[in-house]
Amino acid sequence: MGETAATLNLPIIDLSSLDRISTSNSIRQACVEYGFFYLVNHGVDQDFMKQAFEESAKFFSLPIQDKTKLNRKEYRGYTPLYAEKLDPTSLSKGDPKESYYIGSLADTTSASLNQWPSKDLLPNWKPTMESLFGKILSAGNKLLSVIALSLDLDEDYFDKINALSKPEAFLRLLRYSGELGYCGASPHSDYGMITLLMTNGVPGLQICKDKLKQPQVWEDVSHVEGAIIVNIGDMMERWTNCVYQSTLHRVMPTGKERYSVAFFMDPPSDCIVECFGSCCSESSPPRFPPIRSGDYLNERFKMIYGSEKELKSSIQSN
Ligand SMILES: O=C(O)CCC(=O)C(=O)O
Ligand SMILES: [Fe+2]
Repeated sequence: MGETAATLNLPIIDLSSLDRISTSNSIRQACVEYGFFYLVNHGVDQDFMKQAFEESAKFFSLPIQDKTKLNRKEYRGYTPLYAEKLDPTSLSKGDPKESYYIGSLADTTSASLNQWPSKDLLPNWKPTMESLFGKILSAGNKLLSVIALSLDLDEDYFDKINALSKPEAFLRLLRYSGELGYCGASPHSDYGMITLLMTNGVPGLQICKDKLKQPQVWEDVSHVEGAIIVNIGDMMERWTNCVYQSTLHRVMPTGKERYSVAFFMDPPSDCIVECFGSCCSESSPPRFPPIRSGDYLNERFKMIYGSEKELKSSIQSN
């Protein structure tokens, strides 16, 4: 646990660059080599990010009974300390973090499933989080068009499959207790298409570039003020026939409380994830059969959370 890790210099991608070909080449290189990169000039300004972290801290500082009233249902709401274990093989009692999920606002059915703290307790919370959702989504949408280019697809590819107008996006607020001895988030790769991550600057995030190499080598992802950290998820790895890698990562404790916001972007659940034509050939045939995006994600979620019934009993026993 206490071993020192080297710090990585991940590529920095400028989303405002007008040279989209060179940007898409850099993205390709970053996704092949690391599965992770920094995104700058993404349109989420730093003052607003700070405000969102302040609102997030206000929620997590509420008395536990106010928070558990909003316990996660339909993948939305509050998950208490230790209730989640990202690495099901770990012997720990669960990851020392709390989180709060907000689901897509893109359609009324999905938006109506969201839970919100009462206005009396936190008057600015809902508007701040809705605005944060919209801003990160629009950065993610712009990024996906350059990712499409980087894969030799039409730049509106993800738009055409409705990934942009009807994304299965989730915003997840996180607070790590920082307690020493346990991983804040145990080693995992994200399940979906892409993840956009912001942190409050407290270190802890590490990646393992080669998941098959033993012993594993972990490297620190340092904080770059104002940048969003982007990583490739397993579904994108599958879509690209492993040309892009979904990289193993974890959050190590530093003894300090740490906040982050993760934004998971997935295609609509009825989208068929089938190897991109540009990622296979006769000598490199598709490694995975086609699968519905929703089926794939449900399976992955079940492995982490079990059923809602199991979640309830784990909350009661904490
Ligand atoms: O908080 C972080 O820095 C990483 C969070 C993460 O990896 C996740 O929620 O999937
Ligand atoms: Fe993750």
